[in-house]
Amino acid sequence: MPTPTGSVTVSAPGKINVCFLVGPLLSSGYHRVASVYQAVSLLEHVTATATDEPGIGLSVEFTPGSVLAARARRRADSGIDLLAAIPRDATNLAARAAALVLAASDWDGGVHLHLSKAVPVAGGMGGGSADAAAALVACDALFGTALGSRELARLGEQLGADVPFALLGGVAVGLGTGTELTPALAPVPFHWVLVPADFGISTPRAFAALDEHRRAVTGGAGPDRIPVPAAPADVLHALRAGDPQGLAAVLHNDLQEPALGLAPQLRPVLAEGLAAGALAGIVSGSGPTLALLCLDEDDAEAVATSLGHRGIDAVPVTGPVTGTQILSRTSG
Ligand SMILES: C[C@@](CO)(OP(=O)(O)O)[C@H](O)COP(=O)(O)OP(=O)(O)OC[C@H]1O[C@@H](n2ccc(N)nc2=O)[C@H](O)[C@@H]1O
Ligand SMILES: Nc1ncnc2c1ncn2[C@@H]1O[C@H](COP(=O)(O)OP(=O)(O)O)[C@@H](O)[C@H]1O
Repeated sequence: MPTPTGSVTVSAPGKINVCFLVGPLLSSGYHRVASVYQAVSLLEHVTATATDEPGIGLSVEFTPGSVLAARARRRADSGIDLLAAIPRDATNLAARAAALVLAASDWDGGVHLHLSKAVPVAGGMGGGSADAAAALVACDALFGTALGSRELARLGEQLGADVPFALLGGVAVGLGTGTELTPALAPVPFHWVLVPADFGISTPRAFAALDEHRRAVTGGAGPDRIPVPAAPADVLHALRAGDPQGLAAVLHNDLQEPALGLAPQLRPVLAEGLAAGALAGIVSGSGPTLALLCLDEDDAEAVATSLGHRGIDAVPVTGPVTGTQILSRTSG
C-alpha cells in the first residue's frame, strides 16, 4: 500500500424511515425489523487527513449555513454548547469507523477526522451512522485499503444498524436488524419538510418504550413473541409509482407512539405541519425529527415557510439521494 498523504472528503446522507415495522426482541437486545429507508438531501461531510502521529484526532462543526449551525449560534447566546452532545473521543462512530479501517491497513501513522454536521444529533435520522459510513469510505480511500463495498458494509454493520444503509443510499428495504439491504426503486423525487427538535431521543429508550407497551397490551406476553415483519408491498408500490399521495396514506413507524410518549410536545408540531399543507407527517426512526411529506417542491417550500413564520425550524429536502460519495482528494 502507498504511504497515505493529504486528505479525502466524503459526504453521506441522513435518512427517513418511510416505514418502520418492529418485530421480535432478540436475545442480543436488538429487534428484527422491516425498514424502508429513504436517503434525503441533508448531508454529513467527513474529511480524513493522514497524520504522522498514530491515533485518531477529531474535530466537529455544524455545517455553516445549516439549521443546526443557526440553532447552535442562538443557544450559544444562552451559554449552551450544542456541539457538546457529540462525543470527541474514541466512542464517536466516525472514530470507531476509522479505527476499523486503520486496523486493516499497514499505515503506522494516524488520521484526523473533521466532521461537518447538518443532520440533527440523536434525531432519528442516522447522522452518526452517516458520519461512520463517510469515515469508512474516506479512510479506505486515504489508506489505499481498497476494501470494497461488501467489506465496508460488513464493517459498517459492526458499528450500527443504520450504517450499511448510509453507505448505500437511495431507497432500500432493511431486514434482519435493518442491515440486510435490498435496493428498491423510486425513480421520482419525493419532497419532505424536516422539523428538527432541539432535544434528542435515545434509540434504545424508544425501543424499550415499545417493548413495555407491548408487554402491557398483551398481558405480559414477551416482546420476543411478536411476528417477524415483512417488507410492506404498499409502501414499495407508492415509491415505485412516484405517488406522494399514495405514500402519504401508508407511511408508518412502530416507534412513533413510543417516541411521542417520550416527547408529547411533538404532537402539536405534527398537527401544525398538516395544517400548513403537508400530506402526512411521521416521526423519523426513533425521533424526535418529524418528516412531513408534501405534494411537490412548491408545497414543501410553502409548508417550511409557514412553519418558519410560527417560529418552527423547518428544512425542505428531497429523497432519494445517493449514499456515500467521495467529493475531493488532496495529495498533501
Ligand atoms: C431506529 C433506527 C431506524 O433506522 O434509527 P435511528 O432512529 O436510531 O436513527 C435504527 O433501527 C437504529 O439504528 P442505529 O442508531 O444505527 O442503532 P444501533 O446503534 O445499532 O443500536 C442502538 C440500540 O437500538 C436498539 N435497536 C437498534 C436496531 C434494531 N434493529 N433493534 C434495536 O433494538 C438496541 O437497543 C440497540 O442497542
Ligand atoms: N458522529 C456522531 N454524531 C452524532 N452523534 C454521535 C456520533 N458518534 C456517536 N454519537 C452518539 O450517538 C448518539 C445518536 O446519534 P445520531 O446518530 O445523531 O442519532 P440517531 O441514532 O437518533 O439517528 C448521540 O447521542 C451521540 O451520543
